[in-house]
Formats: sequence, C-alpha cells, structure tokens
Amino acid sequence: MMAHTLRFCLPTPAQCATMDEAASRITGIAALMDRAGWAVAQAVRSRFAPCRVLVLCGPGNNGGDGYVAARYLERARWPVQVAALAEPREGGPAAEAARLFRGNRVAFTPENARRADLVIDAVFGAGLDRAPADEVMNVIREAGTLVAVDLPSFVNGKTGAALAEGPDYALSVTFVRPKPGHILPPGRVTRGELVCADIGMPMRCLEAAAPDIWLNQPGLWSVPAMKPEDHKYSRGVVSLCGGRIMPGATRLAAAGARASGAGLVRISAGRAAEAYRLGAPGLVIDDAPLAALLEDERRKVWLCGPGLTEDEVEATLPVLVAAGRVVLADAGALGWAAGAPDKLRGVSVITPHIGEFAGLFGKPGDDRVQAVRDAARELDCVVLLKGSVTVIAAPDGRVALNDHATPALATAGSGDTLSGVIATLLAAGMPHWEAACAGAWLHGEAGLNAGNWPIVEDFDGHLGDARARAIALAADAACDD
Ligand SMILES: NC(=O)C1=CN([C@@H]2O[C@H](COP(=O)(O)OP(=O)(O)OC[C@H]3O[C@@H](n4cnc5c(N)ncnc54)[C@H](O)[C@@H]3O)[C@@H](O)[C@H]2O)[C@@H](O)CC1
Ligand SMILES: Nc1ncnc2c1ncn2[C@@H]1O[C@H](COP(=O)(O)OP(=O)(O)O)[C@@H](O)[C@H]1O
Ligand SMILES: [K+]
Repeated sequence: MMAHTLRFCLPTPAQCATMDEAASRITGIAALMDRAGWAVAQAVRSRFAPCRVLVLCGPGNNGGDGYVAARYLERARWPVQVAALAEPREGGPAAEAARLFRGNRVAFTPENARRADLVIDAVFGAGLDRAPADEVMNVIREAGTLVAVDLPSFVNGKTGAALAEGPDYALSVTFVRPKPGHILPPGRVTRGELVCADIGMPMRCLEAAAPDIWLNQPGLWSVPAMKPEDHKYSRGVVSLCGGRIMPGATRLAAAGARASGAGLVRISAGRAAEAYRLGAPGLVIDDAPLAALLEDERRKVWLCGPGLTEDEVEATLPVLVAAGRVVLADAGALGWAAGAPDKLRGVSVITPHIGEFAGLFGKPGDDRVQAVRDAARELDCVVLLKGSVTVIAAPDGRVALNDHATPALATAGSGDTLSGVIATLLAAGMPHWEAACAGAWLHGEAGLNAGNWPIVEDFDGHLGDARARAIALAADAACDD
C-alpha cells in the first residue's frame, strides 16, 4: 500500500482495536489517552466560552478520554463535573485517568445533564457493540449542547447507523483518523462538526490495522494530466450505446465524457443515428452495426445503459462483454439485470443508485459498505453506489467513501454525467476502482462549483477545472509524503 493512502484511511472500530493493541506495545495507551483528552478540551475551549460542563464517562477508554478532558478543562478553570455510568476497570489506563481527576463527581442522571450548559459524551466510542440502555439515552437526550468524544455514544463507528434515537451533536472530536461512521449517514449528520486530532499514534500501528476503507480524495488516486505529445487516441476514446427512445440520457453521458477530457466520444446509435446527429457537433455518431464498430481495437471503453431500453441493452451489452471491452453498465443496463445480476458478469464497473442496487442485490441495510463490497466480490467488478455519500467498492475489498459532493447534484441526468466522466477516466487508462473513485470526486467538484440550483448541463462547464484541480491536489499529496 502506498504510504500516502494511509493519510485518507478510515479505520473501523475493529481496526482501531488492532491499532490500539499495537500502540499499547510501543507508546502505551495512557500517553495516547492523555493527548486525546487534551485535544477534546482544546477543541471545546476554542469553540465555546467558559460554561458549566458535565462529562459523561463510560467504563472503557472512551470514558478515560473523558476524565482527561475534564481534568484539562478544570485546569483551565472551567466549572466541570463528571458523571460516571460505571467505574473503569481497575488497573487500566481509564482507571488511572479517573483517579487523576480530582474535581466534582455527580450522579449519571437526566437532571444533571439538563443543568449543564455543555455535555461531553465520553460514554462509548469505538467499543460500542449494542444499543445503549435507556439509562444512557435518557441522559444524552436531556443535554442541550453536546460534544462527542470520538463518536456520539449511539452511533456505530463502522456503519454510521444510529443504534438508538438520539440528538444531533455540535461537535465530535476523534483521534488519528475519522471512522467510516463519521462519514456515512446518519452518523455524518449526528456528529456535527468533526475535528480529528493527531495524538501521536505511530504510523506503523495504523498500518498494522490494515485499513481498507478510504475517504475519496485526490492522492488516493491520480488522474492523468495532459501531455505535450498527446493525441486524441492517447487521451482515450469513449464509446456509448445510444437508444431510440431516450437519446437525452446518452447525450448527457457523452457530454460528461467530453467535458472531463476524453480525446474522442462516439455514440453507436444504429438506426437512431439521425436523432443524435442533431446534437453537439463534436460528437461522432455511428450507424454501422456494433460488430463492425468493434473491429476498431482503439474503442476499448464502452458505456452501456443511459437512455437504453431493456431490449436495446440485451442487443448490445452481451456483445460488448463477449468482445472483451471495458464496459461501464448504468441505468437501463441495471434495470435489465434486476433480479438476475449474473447478466452483468464481465462488465468492469456498475454505477447503481439505491433503487437499482436494491433491484440487483436486495436492500443494502444499515451496513452499506459491506453490502457494496459483497456486491463487488459477487460480480467481480467495481460497484459504485450513488447517494449523498457514494460508496465505491473493488472486488478485492477496497472501499472509498465519497463525500465530496453537494445536494445540487440531485438533479435528473446527473448520474448520466457521472457515468460519462468515469468512462473518460477508464479510457485514459486508469485502473477501474481508481477511475470510479476519481469520477465521483470530479463530479462532486463540478457540482460544488456550478453555482446555485444548477441544472445537469451546468456541471459540464466545471469538469475540466475539476480535473485540473484533482491533478494538482494529487501532486501535492505525493509531495507531502
Ligand atoms: N484509537 C485510538 O487511537 C485511541 C482511542 N482511545 C479511546 O478509546 C475508545 C475505545 O475504548 P474501548 O475499546 O475501551 O471501548 P469504549 O470505551 O468505547 O467501550 C467500553 C466498553 O463498553 C461496553 N459497551 C459497548 N457498548 C455498550 C452498550 N451499548 N451498553 C453497555 N456497555 C457497552 C463494551 O464492552 C466496551 O468494551 C475510543 O473510542 C477512544 O475514545 C483513546 O483513549 C486513545 C487512543
Ligand atoms: N443529497 C445529495 N448529496 C450529494 N450528492 C447527491 C445527492 N443526491 C444525489 N446525489 C448525486 O447525484 C447523482 C444522481 O444520480 P442518479 O440517481 O443516477 O440520477 P439520474 O438517474 O437522474 O441521473 C449521483 O451521483 C448522486 O451521488
Ligand atoms: K462517545
């Protein structure tokens, strides 16, 4: 694994336990806990004026961080109380942190939470393994302003799922790296502002945790830059299958492919060719039979699905797969394979939204990462599940979470643009998972720059700049490592 990818990893709670175990043999947990609690106190002090703070402490190391934070806030002369759900295990680092806090202790009750101006939730963190009891939730629900140590104590750090109904927090202070549960909804909303503190975790301990989920950012992948010796075929040819009834979707995908830097974009439209010829003059429209078009070996990458009926998919997708092409299947192709995902075997990338995913593999449930990873393994292709946070899995188990996005992307045809962008990156020679990840990021970047209430055509004008920015950021990331 490249070192710089560790920068973007999102370790799961189980991987954090491995990391902590490795750290306990090097620096010791007590030193890390001290820095973690200090970071919580600092984050609170830099955001809030001095006020009455109640720290809710659980029995594990999350609680330990809470005692340390309480001690540092008290040292800064803030009025602080601690309410312990249960005492920490004797002999452990949390027990030592509890011992060092010499301030006020109060009962773990809703009344005490209500009286505080600010409640720091250090009940459960990475160790959360079931829904907290009402005794815990009733206290958390009474708090006004909430700050989480690591995670809100009812949010699953792996999936972002809420194991109980709870309030939204103002701030979460996590350590080393954010966890998937900070990025995935609903945890993404519940956690409020996210601060990730460097607590001096040795990088080899993080490496020992073998993280396999990443935040999608340039540097996790790099997009090919323009080269002086480039010609249109070296930049890559994108071919699309065009249908008779819904040419708009195919044209949007073709426009996305062109705007993100494809050297040449062609639509294979058979007898529907005339409808496409009225469109953008930079597009090449083919009316020859697909078999004849496939004799051109330069046409390696095909996008099949946007704007196609099931019959049109049936007539094209199996031919493309049999010809050994890199096929990105989207939209109509995913409907065609609903209930029979094996029909997609041999394609390289699929880009379902949640409805298409459910039609192929069943509803993903609370653990989207696992569901998308399982689907990628099952079909031996890259699966990109679109959403407010997009999940991109490779058959070898790697997963990226793309939160570089905006609700402005939620406009009809936006998914067609995305598939066109990914096709361009595949045609530029990027590996399949990296191309899908980069495509999601460029799409998000274009959406973020497309102004207020954009329509789908507005994204295209920002894709070139998005690609340039991704190239620059990936180069920066490589320099920093
Ligand atoms: N990852 C890191 O680098 C570091 C982590 N630290 C802290 O350590 C925390 C993890 O500590 P622990 O592994 O001790 O786990 P926690 O403190 O999160 O949980 C403690 C124990 O509570 C029990 N528990 C879980 N869910 C429960 C529920 N719903 N009801 C009742 N009991 C429940 C479990 O048996 C669990 O082992 C992190 O969240 C973080 O705050 C820091 O102290 C230092 C460094
Ligand atoms: N709330 C949101 N926040 C960020 N991105 C979103 C949101 N809603 C949708 N998107 C993105 O917009 C695109 C919509 O694609 P899709 O559902 O296929 O729409 P269509 O079929 O109309 O093209 C996806 O890339 C998705 O990730
Ligand atoms: K917590």
